[in-house]
Amino acid sequence: TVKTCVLCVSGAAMAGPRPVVMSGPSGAGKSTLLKKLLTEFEGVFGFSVSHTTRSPRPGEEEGKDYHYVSREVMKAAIANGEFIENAEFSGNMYGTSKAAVQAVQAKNLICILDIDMQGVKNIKRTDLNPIYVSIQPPSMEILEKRLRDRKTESEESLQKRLHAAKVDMEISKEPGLFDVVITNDDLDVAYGKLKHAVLEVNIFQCKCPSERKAPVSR
Ligand SMILES: Nc1ncnc2c1ncn2[C@@H]1O[C@H](COP(=O)(O)OP(=O)(O)OP(=O)(O)O)[C@@H](O)[C@H]1O
Ligand SMILES: Nc1nc2c(ncn2[C@@H]2O[C@H](COP(=O)(O)O)[C@@H](O)[C@H]2O)c(=O)[nH]1
Repeated sequence: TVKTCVLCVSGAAMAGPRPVVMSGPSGAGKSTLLKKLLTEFEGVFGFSVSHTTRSPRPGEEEGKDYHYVSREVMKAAIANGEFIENAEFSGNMYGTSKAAVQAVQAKNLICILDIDMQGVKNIKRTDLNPIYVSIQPPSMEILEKRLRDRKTESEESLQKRLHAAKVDMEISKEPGLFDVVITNDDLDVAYGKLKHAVLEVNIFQCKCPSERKAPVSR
């Protein structure tokens, strides 16, 4: 049972709840973990739907997983100032539009972004003020196995992602870059750590008046 503050969940007691940035190597388990969070805390967290120039994978949906656009459309939108951040990753463009974050915040939900390391560095230059969570694999070998078993990448894309993962795993050790670094070995253990990190910042540390801070169970 998780005790949550009604006011924080509504966003009424704070200047605004802190968004959550999740980053880490491709295949580390970011989507798996954030889907669990979005399901358990439906009505609390909302996903920032990024734009990408890569093709949809089987089962992915336009507007839910990504907005799938051409390189031309994406470049024009970036030039038009529509993006908070954007990056090139494994041969494709990715980016967080202002509209994607605003759509989540307009529903009074805590915004979750799933972005790569370049995105993390770029978001740090904005006033978004999120909590930064790095999801790391237990080892390169396990990461490669998970990516291969996912069967979503060509050999070329897989090699690019593994190369980027090595860089990511080194940079994520930089002190102060992330608020929390979670090794995703056992999924339930990793999820417990993620949940604690994001709830602690947004709910347990609530400064709202105590008489209105009635805990509710979810
Ligand atoms: N703790 C875990 N144990 C075993 N398999 C896992 C675990 N976490 C995730 N997986 C599996 O590993 C694969 C990669 O996970 P996922 O797609 O969530 O990674 P990701 O970090 O979101 O990758 P990307 O950045 O490419 O979107 C998936 O097939 C997923 O089911
Ligand atoms: N900088 C950004 N990175 C993003 C964004 N959306 C996703 N990503 C990252 O891209 C890789 C690959 O994703 P995949 O879905 O093709 O496997 C992964 O690390 C994501 O975190 C974004 O808007 N900006």
